[in-house]
Amino acid sequence: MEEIIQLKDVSQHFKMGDSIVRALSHINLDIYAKELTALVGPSGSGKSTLLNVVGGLTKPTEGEVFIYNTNVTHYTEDQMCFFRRDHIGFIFQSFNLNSTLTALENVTMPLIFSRIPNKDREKMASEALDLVGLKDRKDHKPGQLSGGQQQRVSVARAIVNKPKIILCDEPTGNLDSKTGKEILELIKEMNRIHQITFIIVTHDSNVANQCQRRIWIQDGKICKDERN
Ligand SMILES: Nc1ncnc2c1ncn2[C@@H]1O[C@H](COP(=O)(O)OP(=O)(O)OP(=O)(O)O)[C@@H](O)[C@H]1O
Repeated sequence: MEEIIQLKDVSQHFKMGDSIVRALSHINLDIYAKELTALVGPSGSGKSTLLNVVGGLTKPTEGEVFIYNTNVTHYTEDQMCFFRRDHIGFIFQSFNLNSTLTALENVTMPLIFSRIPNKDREKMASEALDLVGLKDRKDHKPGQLSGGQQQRVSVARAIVNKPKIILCDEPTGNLDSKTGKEILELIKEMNRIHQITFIIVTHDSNVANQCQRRIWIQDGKICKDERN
């Protein structure tokens, strides 16, 4: 199995006034390409912090992060932005869509940042929306879509640049169980057909159990690592 992400002795501390919150402590972790990996654990255990460190949204206090064997730990913010743009997609619990833009325009946003020529953007965004089953909703704004449809738009936005890694923070957390299952099926399809590596932070044991690998975090440490 090919390691696509490696964390070497990663710790993350936050200073809060006079005290220090040790969100992650000495994490060593390899994430394998094309796998669905779930990060599970109690609230406050460090799951989102770990995801943010992998995505370069938070710089670790100690340790190193390798993605595609590239040490990205000391990348500047700009370098990390470009790296993320080309390699990493994100899906959030609260969708994080721009409410003033249509579904198509939301999905087009990463392509503008990637300097994809104007003439190609709409076609690519439109194809991504087709893939997530929103052929008929391209001109709708987020407020005119159901929660599940909004999350489909964020899946389309995450895949439109064809990244090989997608990081999901509670992707089904704001959805009822039926819609959550549909979004999970979509994620599994993207994993299977497009060979995308997913890391999914989840509280939902149904989501975790359908991932090939489950990593339990407690008090900022990995306490169990299990695969099917
Ligand atoms: N920016 C920050 N500043 C200070 N403390 C932080 C910051 N981000 C996270 N923490 C703290 O780090 C710890 C881990 O937080 P994190 O959000 O990673 O947990 P989590 O497992 O994702 O929790 P949840 O399941 O509730 O989302 C918590 O104690 C949290 O309060």
